[in-house]
Amino acid sequence: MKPKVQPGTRVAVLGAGSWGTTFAKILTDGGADVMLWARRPELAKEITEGRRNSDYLPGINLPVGLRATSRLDLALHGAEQVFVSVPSQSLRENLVSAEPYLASNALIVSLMKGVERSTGLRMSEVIAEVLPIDPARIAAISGPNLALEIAKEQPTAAVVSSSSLETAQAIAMLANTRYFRTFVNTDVIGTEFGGVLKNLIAVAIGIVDGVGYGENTKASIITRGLVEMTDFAVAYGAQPETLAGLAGLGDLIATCQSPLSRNNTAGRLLGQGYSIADVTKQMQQTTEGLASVGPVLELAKAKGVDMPIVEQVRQVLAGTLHPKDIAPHLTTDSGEPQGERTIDGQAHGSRALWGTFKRTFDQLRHGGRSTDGA
Ligand SMILES: NC(=O)C1=CN([C@@H]2O[C@H](COP(=O)(O)OP(=O)(O)OC[C@H]3O[C@@H](n4cnc5c(N)ncnc54)[C@H](O)[C@@H]3O)[C@@H](O)[C@H]2O)C=CC1
Ligand SMILES: O=C(CO)COP(=O)(O)O
Repeated sequence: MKPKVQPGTRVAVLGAGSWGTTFAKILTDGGADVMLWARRPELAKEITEGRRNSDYLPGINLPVGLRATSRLDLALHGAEQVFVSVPSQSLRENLVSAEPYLASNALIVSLMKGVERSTGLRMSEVIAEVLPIDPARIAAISGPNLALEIAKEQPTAAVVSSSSLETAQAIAMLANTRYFRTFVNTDVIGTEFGGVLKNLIAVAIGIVDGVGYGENTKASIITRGLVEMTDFAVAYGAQPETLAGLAGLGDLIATCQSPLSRNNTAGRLLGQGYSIADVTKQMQQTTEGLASVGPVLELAKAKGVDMPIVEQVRQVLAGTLHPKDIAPHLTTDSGEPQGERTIDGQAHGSRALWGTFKRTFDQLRHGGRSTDGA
């Protein structure tokens, strides 16, 4: 049986950047009683009293009823669901600070799209490692969710993923409003890796955009990028369907197409010839892809997964590959043409992806639901 939404359910959102603030708006508009935690007291005051977050969401009026505080204890007091949206590299330290104030039965939801650089762990894995809680109470949300578009109430969708369907449904019921539709799945690995990996492909797209290459190059990278994403995620136990859904293909399209994407923007600056040091200085907001390249390539190596596009992004970041030389494929050592590992090719993930597409098309032909459907 599906859980009912309890109006006024107490929830907390940790992190008052662009996504945390937007997500707090979604939850408030959906009827929850939301307390947003901002590190800086002056930002908490601007949000509560001025109903603005001018640095991160310029021009957006925040809903009446959304309150913010710089005190973690107040933010977490009585919160039944806790949504976390801080930079991935700071998650562990923030969880340690939050732990004493967490309700014993709270659900913990990651809104983040990075991996921890020092361990290669996904965000839900870091949560499970730091907090003494049942993994069934941990969830992740991902999808084509550019914060500023959603803050303007432009409609979109996302996936709430938890090993417990009941947990995913309870969260999806609350994080659901006129302009934000949530689906559920139980593939946490695929959902989280979709968000991490599309960032890296978006950096590659930004690079070729910065160089001045056109749509053929970008379409090739997006297509080959999806194959890399799927191969990688499937090797780690993801369902290929997830990569063909909102948290994979959906987010890949949004992030690769939009100048709002920070990963895309960082790539564009690299393609225009700025060094990684300059780019890092210029980026005012969290750019998860830059920190994920190294750990993702190490994880890929451990499973023997080939990721030529991500490898080339690493080389551009390291200054060992000129941005204009980035290509949607690498030649073999012998220089001989390679067979295209595509939907009918040899790679495990790619074959699985084709199976997914075929099932989805068959379902659509017969009026079925999409792969993200509950
Ligand atoms: N902005 C977007 O469109 C979306 C972002 N995300 C993900 O959400 C996560 C957060 O990103 P954004 O809100 O976009 O970043 P942001 O750069 O807009 O905001 C980050 C917030 O975290 C705070 N912060 C920085 N260092 C911190 C630390 N050590 N401890 C606690 N807080 C710290 C900043 O002051 C800021 O309030 C990322 O993993 C990102 O990939 C996911 C979907 C959409
Ligand atoms: O995840 C996002 C959109 O779904 C936001 O992408 P960026 O972090 O590149 O801005």
